[in-house]
Amino acid sequence: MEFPPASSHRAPTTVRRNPPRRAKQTPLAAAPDPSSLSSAVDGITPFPLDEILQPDPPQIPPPVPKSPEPQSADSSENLKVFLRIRPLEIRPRPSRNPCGGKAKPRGKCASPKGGKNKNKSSCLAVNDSHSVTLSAQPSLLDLKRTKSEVYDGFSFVFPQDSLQQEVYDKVMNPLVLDFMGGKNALLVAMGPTGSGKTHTMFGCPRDPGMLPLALRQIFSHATGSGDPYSSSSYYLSMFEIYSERGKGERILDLSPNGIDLSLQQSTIKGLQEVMISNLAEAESLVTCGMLKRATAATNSNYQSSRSQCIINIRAARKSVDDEQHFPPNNAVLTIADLAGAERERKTGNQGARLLESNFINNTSMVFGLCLRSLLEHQKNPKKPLHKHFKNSLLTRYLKDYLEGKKHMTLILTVKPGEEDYADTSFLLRQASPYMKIKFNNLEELTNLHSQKRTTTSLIRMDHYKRMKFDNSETSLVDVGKVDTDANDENQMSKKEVNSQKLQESEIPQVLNISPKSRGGVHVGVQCNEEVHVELQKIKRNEEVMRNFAKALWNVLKQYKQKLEDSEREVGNMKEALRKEMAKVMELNKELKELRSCCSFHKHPSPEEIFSSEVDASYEYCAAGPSKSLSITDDFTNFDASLDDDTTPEIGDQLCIGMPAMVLAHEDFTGLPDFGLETDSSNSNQSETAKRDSSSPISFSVVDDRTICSSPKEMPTQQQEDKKKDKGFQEKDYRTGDKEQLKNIDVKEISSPESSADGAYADPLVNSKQTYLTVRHVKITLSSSNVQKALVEEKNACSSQVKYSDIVCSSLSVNKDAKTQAHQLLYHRPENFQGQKHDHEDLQGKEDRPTELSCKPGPEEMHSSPEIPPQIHEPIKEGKDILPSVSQQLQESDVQPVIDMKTSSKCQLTKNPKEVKRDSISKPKVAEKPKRRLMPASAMLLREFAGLDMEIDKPKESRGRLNADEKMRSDGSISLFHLLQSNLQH
Ligand SMILES: Nc1ncnc2c1ncn2[C@@H]1O[C@H](COP(=O)(O)OP(=O)(O)OP(=O)(O)O)[C@@H](O)[C@H]1O
Repeated sequence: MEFPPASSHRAPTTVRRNPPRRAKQTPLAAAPDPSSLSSAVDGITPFPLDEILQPDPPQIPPPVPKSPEPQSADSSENLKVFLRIRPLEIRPRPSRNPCGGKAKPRGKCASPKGGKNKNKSSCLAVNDSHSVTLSAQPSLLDLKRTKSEVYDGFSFVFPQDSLQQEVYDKVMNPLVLDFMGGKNALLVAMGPTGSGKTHTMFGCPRDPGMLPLALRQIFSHATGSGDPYSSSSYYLSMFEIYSERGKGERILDLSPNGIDLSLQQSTIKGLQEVMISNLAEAESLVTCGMLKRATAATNSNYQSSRSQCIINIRAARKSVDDEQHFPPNNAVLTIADLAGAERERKTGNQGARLLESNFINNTSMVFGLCLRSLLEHQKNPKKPLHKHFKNSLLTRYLKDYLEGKKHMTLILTVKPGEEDYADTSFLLRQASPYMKIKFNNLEELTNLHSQKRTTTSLIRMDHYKRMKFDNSETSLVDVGKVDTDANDENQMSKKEVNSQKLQESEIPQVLNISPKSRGGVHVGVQCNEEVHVELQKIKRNEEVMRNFAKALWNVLKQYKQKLEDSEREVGNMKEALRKEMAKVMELNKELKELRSCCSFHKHPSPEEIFSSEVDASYEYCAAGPSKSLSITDDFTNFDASLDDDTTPEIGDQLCIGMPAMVLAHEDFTGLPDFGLETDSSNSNQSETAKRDSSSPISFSVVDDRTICSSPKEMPTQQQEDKKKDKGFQEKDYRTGDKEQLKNIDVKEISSPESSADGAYADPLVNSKQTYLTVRHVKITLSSSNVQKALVEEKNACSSQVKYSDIVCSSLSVNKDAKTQAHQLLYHRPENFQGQKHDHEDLQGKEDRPTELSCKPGPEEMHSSPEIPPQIHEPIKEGKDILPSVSQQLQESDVQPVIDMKTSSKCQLTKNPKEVKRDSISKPKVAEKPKRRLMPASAMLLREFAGLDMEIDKPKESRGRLNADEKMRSDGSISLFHLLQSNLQH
């Protein structure tokens, strides 16, 4: 049977399963028409009953249209799958023992059943050289449908009468040529038991198979001389993988004196390689190996192989000269004769045979799974390439082939008998998709790359040697050339020389040659252009990856450095934080102590007041009918101020509530002279108001919130130094009237930290000095002229003294504003006496003992419709507000209460422009004054001087002292004097 030459195979076609049956032939139709067949395929025709009842003999389906010739260019990339159909009838022929033993029948040809195959029909028809049609026996079907399967795309289909040589030419010859050209090759025979795998691979002496024919080809080339083939030696190794009674897989070396072996990775340790120098040696070796192979008789095969047999032929250069003259050839040609899958029902295996069948079928299944996984992985790279090869020794050994790294060729052997339909169908269904498997050219590239690298190394070594030789030679001959060569040599970096030396040392290992034979190496290998391009690409990619790795490494190093720096910073910050926390703890502790100290000053006992030389609460009660002047501290809640109910009025007693840290001192008796003026007409208060006017009042404003009061004399130099050590920065300001203020010494501590430094809180600095913290000052005045005077005086002193807050609670108009202001601000208590206040007419309250008036109160003022709106309007400058307000008041002849609560630096600062407009322009009259606690100092003074708080008294009786109170007050004052004298001493 002639087939067109299989120069290439066609693409695999879809296998159609259960195609519709053919239409009933018309009587006129002599032969089936393919077109009618196709139409029948597409149509649905009822199956004729008479045809079933009288079935025609099974007919081979008409040949399908020839598929286009397979591509020749890409065929090398695909897995080649050949199909060989065993003859349906095998004539019994004796098989001689290759080793010279007694002839032994082989296979079914020797079976007694062989004669029964005469009238058997085939289930497999060859359509063409690349496709077959498999048809089932109608009797085996369900009597309704004819089943035929077309398998297409084989590299070649060998019909039943194909000869071994034909098979060899198509299948094995290309592999042998590749092998002798330096490529690895693998031919695997697959098929059911008795299908002719062993016959195809090994054959018999009269009809040799692929291996003997390959050996013949190899050694036919090797007989020549001067060609690459004759310069190679070949080594043959055989082993089988078998399972003894199901106790796992074992490897047996089939070479003479072969033993059991083991598989490590993909290498069989201890496998003997027998060098074959001629064909006879090789055939003899193969025959002896075949005799050692495990075989057994089954119902399917008289001599069925019970193991997977693998034969390796490895090539190697005969000598070093051959290695130098020809490219290295370490290729291996592998032939694998797998044991055929068996069906228990057909083989009738039992016991050990059955266990062998399980092993054989399992190996076949694993082998198929590996190829299936490879195919699906190539179809969809997202699908992983399963490691099925691990499940058997055979697939582990053939791992590289089963992962597509090396080329492999399959030859399927089938039996065409009707009874073999199931086995054949199973095999074709399983193996036909393998035709789509593609092999990459990694193996070739790797081999060529290694060759190229070796060649490059040799070239470099040769170049280096030549340079050395040239240098030595020229050193003797031509001095000028020596310089040139020396320069050339110098141009070679030391590194390059070292690398060349290293390569030189590696060369013997790579080429397996002795160092002595390295001289005069000349390599004349011409690489394929495409391979060269591929190598360049790989080289470039390597370079890119190397640079990327270097850059990444540098970045990582930088990040590591930054991380270390950050960790160090974090450590430093933690240390600083610990220190700060310790400081905060100390400060908190100090604050706690200070608070406790303050609380001590809030509620001192009488003994503490008079026994302590540095600390006492101070309260000045202006003698005579006057309003209260309170200096309060916002952070002390004991300091009292006047609320709405106790809005000072004329005749009320002005009190200065000193918060904590006020040293009781006699000199503070003059402190109310800030803005107090008593009604001299009030004879009841004359005595109380009689204070020591000659006693100079000296006080210091430690900062804008602190007033420092000192006795007459200024601090000593030692005290000054001590204060400076404490952080004081004092500025002296002389404030006051020419006459009245000459004795007033105001000092300001410009540094706000001074107060935080405990300046005012440390009375031990100077026992004669008192530090007063002022947060809130309320000045209650009774006439607008006083207010005016206040403004004038404050403006005059604004560049010198800082006050925190000044609240003018009440104003009344006075004609002699300046005088009144001076008196109110700076007059001594005795000035209160006997002064006639002529604003009573304006007030219309003759019963008021003092001309200071605080009527109406803040709420009244706020709600009074008589208040000119200008009062509530914003005022640009603080120094303008009060005179204007005063003027307004004078014009409107009302007595407003202006509550000017400003921030510390808004009023009376060095620069009047700093006065904030809104702080003054928004009178606090809208705010309801809060009732505050009576100052502790007032309580104390009341306790010892018998002075009741004015706020607790009716307005009419305020400022008037009864005899007991006056006595107690005088007594307490004398006690203060006594204390002061003690302190001074
Ligand atoms: N193409 C063929 N031409 C002539 N005889 C053949 C052919 N193929 C197989 N035979 C014969 O068929 C018998 C069985 O063949 P073989 O032993 O090679 O089958 P097998 O596939 O190796 O079976 P197993 O897997 O059981 O080893 C042998 O006697 C062999 O001579």
